[in-house]
Amino acid sequence: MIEFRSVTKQFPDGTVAVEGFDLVIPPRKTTVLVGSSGCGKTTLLRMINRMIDPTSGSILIDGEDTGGLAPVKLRRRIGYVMQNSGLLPHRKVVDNVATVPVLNGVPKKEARAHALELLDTVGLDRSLADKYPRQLSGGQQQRVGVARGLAADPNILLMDEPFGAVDPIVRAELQQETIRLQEGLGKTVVFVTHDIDEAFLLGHQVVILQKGGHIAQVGTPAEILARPADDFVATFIGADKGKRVLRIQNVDGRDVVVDENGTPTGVLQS
Ligand SMILES: Nc1ncnc2c1ncn2[C@@H]1O[C@H](COP(=O)(O)OP(=O)(O)OP(=O)(O)O)[C@@H](O)[C@H]1O
Repeated sequence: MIEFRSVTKQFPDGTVAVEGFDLVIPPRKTTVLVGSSGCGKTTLLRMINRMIDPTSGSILIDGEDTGGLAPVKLRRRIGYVMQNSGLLPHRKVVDNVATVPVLNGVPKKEARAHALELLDTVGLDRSLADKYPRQLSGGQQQRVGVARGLAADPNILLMDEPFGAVDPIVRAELQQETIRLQEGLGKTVVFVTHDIDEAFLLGHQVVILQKGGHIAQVGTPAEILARPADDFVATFIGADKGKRVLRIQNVDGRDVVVDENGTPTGVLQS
């Protein structure tokens, strides 16, 4: 479990990116932080692994205040996947994936063998292992980024707009893969996006943010769709335009989203 307690971040230039933020992120589920550009999503995510330190307040992981932990050590046990994969261009795919375990002291041979297994996990052919990132497509690079994020077998995986730069078809594939991975591996995933459809698809818990990291609404997709907290949320999720799904139907214990014609458009995460 990750807990934000009254967290504020003010940057040296005076910008208050996040103010008085409270949130409990449950373990082994996906929590999505969603909101417009500049509302504080990345700042919130990076405070979890102390790439950014809060100005005040605290962040606890399984009850332990991260403020008292060494940032480098903390970062090595939290996976991080960013937009444009962040791969090291001059290192082969397999070495990109093995970087963190090697830094953690795992012998190189062992780390490389595990990296090959991780390529399988994220649906990449092992023949790509000896290629360089530039020799891969954008979608493949993102998969390598996910494999690298998983390499140290972290309980927590932070994902910052990881699929923002790939085309819609590849993006849909990567989204399904993320759901499959999260379910299979039972990681606590914290995912940042500005895309509400992506948020509803991936999130067990969705947090809709306004400027300053203020929470407009937090809940399951079904709860938010059924009862938007206010006009801001209604507008943000598109409920006011009638373009958003109108009903949620429970079928065999799963919440199925049904469009205005009664056609199922997807299943919500339970
Ligand atoms: N290092 C910094 N110094 C000063 N201000 C910053 C810094 N980093 C972020 N900010 C500001 O803090 C606010 C929140 O930024 P943040 O990157 O967390 O937003 P975001 O929701 O992730 O946005 P985006 O979707 O555009 O990435 C913005 O106003 C941004 O300009």
